[in-house]
Amino acid sequence: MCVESVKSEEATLIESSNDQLDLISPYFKVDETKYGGRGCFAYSLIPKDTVIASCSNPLSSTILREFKKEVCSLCFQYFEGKTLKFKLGKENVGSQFSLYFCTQQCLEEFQEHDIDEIYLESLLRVEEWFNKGLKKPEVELKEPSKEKSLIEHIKNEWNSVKEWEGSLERTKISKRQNMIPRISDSEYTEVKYIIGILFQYYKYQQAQSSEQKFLKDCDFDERNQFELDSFEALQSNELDKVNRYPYLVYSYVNIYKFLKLTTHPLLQKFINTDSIRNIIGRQLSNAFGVWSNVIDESREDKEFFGYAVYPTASFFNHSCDPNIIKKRIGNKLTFTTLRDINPKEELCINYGYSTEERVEVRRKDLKEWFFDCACTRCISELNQI
Ligand SMILES: C[S@@+](CC[C@H](N)C(=O)[O-])C[C@H]1O[C@@H](n2cnc3c(N)ncnc32)[C@H](O)[C@@H]1O
Repeated sequence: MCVESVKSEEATLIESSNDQLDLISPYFKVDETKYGGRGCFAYSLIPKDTVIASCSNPLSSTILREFKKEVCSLCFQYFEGKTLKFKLGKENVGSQFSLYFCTQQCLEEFQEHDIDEIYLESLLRVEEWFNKGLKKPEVELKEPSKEKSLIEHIKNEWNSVKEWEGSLERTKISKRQNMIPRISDSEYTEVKYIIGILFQYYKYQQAQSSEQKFLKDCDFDERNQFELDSFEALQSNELDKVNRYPYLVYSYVNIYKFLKLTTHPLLQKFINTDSIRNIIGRQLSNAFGVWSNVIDESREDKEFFGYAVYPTASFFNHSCDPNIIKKRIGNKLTFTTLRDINPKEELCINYGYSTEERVEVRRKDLKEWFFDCACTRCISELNQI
């Protein structure tokens, strides 16, 4: 099965197939579930405490603006609100808008995986234009009129972007900066995540077109290419999300305009309305939250720092009686069996909700993620009501 490819003026970038998903882990196969969509199924008996999958670093991640000085941009370390000492800036983008790291090692690792400081510069541009945008009036996101169907409304809004692009073309380059929209804090978070993905597309394309390895650590890059291929196979929940929160279509269009006007010239070829909508949509049900308390993510007092996308880990469905557990150490994720697993049994994590609640409450919480929980426990408890 071929999944959608990122359309760009230059190339159809990546195609992903189900065969690729078979290579994610020697322990399980990604296959169709009975209740719809795909899940991960054990090939054979797996003993308790087996690490069945691990992801060494995210394909892209983003930290909320309010935590940018306190949470390491690379490994997500947090020292109870202390400002981190290691910073990166760039003179031509405004060195005051730094990226922060917990150690020199993290800073160097970030630099090692950047190419010609394209990623750094792109992130610094977000800071710069976010700050400049604060001088512009805040735009209130309105609910769309009820006269048109939502689908029609979404279509119209994205079509209007084409007109906007026309007027952009007609505007002198020196005047285009005036068209950069103000973005909100949540749009800022989203924009940084999108830039991470655009940068991965760029690296991927560079690797395809170059015989030389462009970075020292080739394992990292092969892994990332694999993650990027898997990213293309993820489901998008853009329409579900906009259906629930119709005003978000304005926010997504705003994000698109901001990216179009501020992103590094070398990443521009990956920006079109389809690619940006797909990148946003795939994050909505596949990203992993980065929380303050990494040992026990079910704790109530944890803080939300941002999110990270690890595509090969995004095929695990949720269960209210999970048989695997996700652990985050720094920016690495591992998935470990909580009990012996039978051949063909589905491997499921807990998406982060209390499993102590009654079935109705659990299912209501999970609805936030656009699905009616069909895990074995919910089905069995629903049948008993
Ligand atoms: C991270 S993805 C998991 C992989 C996904 N099933 C797929 O085919 O790409 C999360 C999505 O999977 C589905 N899902 C996960 N757990 C589920 C469950 N317990 N019951 C029903 N659907 C579930 C929902 O559509 C959810 O938005």
